Amino acid sequence: MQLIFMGPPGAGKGTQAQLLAALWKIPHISTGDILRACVVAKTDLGQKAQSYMDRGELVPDELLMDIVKERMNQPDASAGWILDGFPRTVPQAAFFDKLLSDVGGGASSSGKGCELKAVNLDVPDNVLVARLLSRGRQDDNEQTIRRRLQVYREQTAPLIEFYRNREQLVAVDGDRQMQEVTAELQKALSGDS
Ligand SMILES: Nc1ncnc2c1ncn2[C@@H]1O[C@H](COP(=O)(O)OP(=O)(O)OP(=O)(O)O)[C@@H](O)[C@H]1O
Ligand SMILES: Nc1ncnc2c1ncn2[C@@H]1O[C@H](COP(=O)(O)O)[C@@H](O)[C@H]1O
Repeated sequence: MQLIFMGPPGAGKGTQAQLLAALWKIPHISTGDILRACVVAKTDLGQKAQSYMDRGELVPDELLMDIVKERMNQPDASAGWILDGFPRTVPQAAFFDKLLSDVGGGASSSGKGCELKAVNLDVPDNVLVARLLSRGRQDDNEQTIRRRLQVYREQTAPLIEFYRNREQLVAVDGDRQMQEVTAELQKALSGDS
């Protein structure tokens, strides 16, 4: 199973990715979680990324490439993965394509019968804002949420067409009870493992 979780901030990507990854015994790889860990550890990358994250901007593409490559090449990613929050720009998607197709790019690129799917969770803006304000992460304040939604529309939403054109898009209504969304995802993705 090779899954990319897309959708705006607050759509439930992390919630659903974590549940399904546990169910399918594959890693849930969240670039947001990796970056937040780097910020806490005050690594070089964390220090460079923090101001972008605090403002609700995307961290520059070139800062994401190495961490994604390194994580995808870890042994636990050989049987599949759920990638949450990456790719988030067209250049990141192009980089990721190349990473998966590179000979010697690691077992995760072998695609042994597991075609890549990109899941989009669709949720209206007013619901997203309410969810994020009650989640209460450091970047879940009204001003940053508005900016993250705008950045999503400008830079990430174009990936929906990108994956639809390649017939890899799985679109799911995320504005339902969590269990209903999980059931719908399982149904939509069944036969894919
Ligand atoms: N179907 C749902 N119904 C109600 N609340 C939900 C649902 N799915 C997730 N939530 C809640 O909404 C908040 C955001 O969910 P989550 O962190 O999974 O979103 P996300 O898409 O990963 O967001 P981000 O991109 O900002 O990290 C969390 O508090 C979560 O518990
Ligand atoms: N793929 C990414 N490209 C650029 N910036 C990213 C990426 N993934 C995460 N970020 C930054 O981290 C925060 C939080 O991400 P979540 O996925 O919402 O946890 C995001 O606003 C970006 O600044």
